[in-house]
Amino acid sequence: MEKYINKAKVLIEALPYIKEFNGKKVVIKYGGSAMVDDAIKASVIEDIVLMKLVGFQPVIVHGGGKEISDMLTAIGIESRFQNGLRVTDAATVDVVEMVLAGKVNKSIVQLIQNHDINAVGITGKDGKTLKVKKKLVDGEDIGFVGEITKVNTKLIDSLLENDFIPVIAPIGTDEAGNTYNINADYAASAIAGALEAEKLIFLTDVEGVLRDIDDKSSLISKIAMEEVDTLIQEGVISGGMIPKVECCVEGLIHGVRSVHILDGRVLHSMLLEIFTKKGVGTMFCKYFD
Ligand SMILES: Nc1ncnc2c1ncn2[C@@H]1O[C@H](COP(=O)(O)OP(=O)(O)O)[C@@H](O)[C@H]1O
Ligand SMILES: CC(=O)N[C@@H](CCC(=O)OP(=O)(O)O)C(=O)O
Repeated sequence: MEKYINKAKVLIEALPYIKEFNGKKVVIKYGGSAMVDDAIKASVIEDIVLMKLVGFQPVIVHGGGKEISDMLTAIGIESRFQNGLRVTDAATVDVVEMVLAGKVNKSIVQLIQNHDINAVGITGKDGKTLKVKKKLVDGEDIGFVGEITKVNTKLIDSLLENDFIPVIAPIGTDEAGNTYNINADYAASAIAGALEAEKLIFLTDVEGVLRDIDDKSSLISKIAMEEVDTLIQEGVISGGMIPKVECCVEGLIHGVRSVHILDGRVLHSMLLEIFTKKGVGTMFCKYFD
């Protein structure tokens, strides 16, 4: 009997959060390791399906950097990165579009639809959703890498109104119609800002932001925007975590209510974050409490 009562308690603990988020938009950046392991993939999709069924409006923005690199290797093109961004020449951008818009996007759509929930996969090209200009890295041209100049939410809004889960690949176009590769973290924060999302969640391959990268117990559970520069200058936040944290700040500046970095390797980490008092990972807030 006790077992059942405990189960009921878990459901009741979720009730205030279900009420709070009813009808609200939650943008999930899905990428990195959380996309590689099949069991984790299944758990991420279950979390998103559950969110949808209890009345949230989830929007997925996905990456697929590893899949792109694997395909490039298979056809004999070497991957090169500058400041964490892929150097993207004309041949590479074709592969990026094929892998992201084709294989990765459609596989996520199908995994959702296996739960009898409808999803639609788009790229930033569709409905002119993501407009970009060439992004320069330290003043240098690294090819068809896009910096988002405008998010047009019309297509995403109409998918949400019609009860579809939008699944968005980070590809955009410039004024001349050229195709650009966009880092998925930047795409997620720009989309969340434009949608005025309630929550923006980055799933990654660490527990959250750690004070000491070799010590899991040094997780920083809450970071105020104003602390970020110091944490970067002190070298606490480095490498791939820098753009991610910058995207968290961008999201808050553009009106997203709460932004989180979660461990995508932990089964059901999103549910734990959203539906329990304690939360997991690192939460970003505008000001110190
Ligand atoms: N303070 C920090 N806390 C956690 N991770 C950090 C920190 N500083 C640097 N990192 C690195 O950032 C990585 C996450 O960024 P990245 O690999 O770009 O993620 P993703 O592939 O999910 O987009 C971690 O695996 C870790 O190596
Ligand atoms: C410009 C740039 O670097 N684009 C990324 C797009 C995919 C991505 O961001 O994937 P993850 O989120 O899985 O890393 C790339 O080509 O790898």
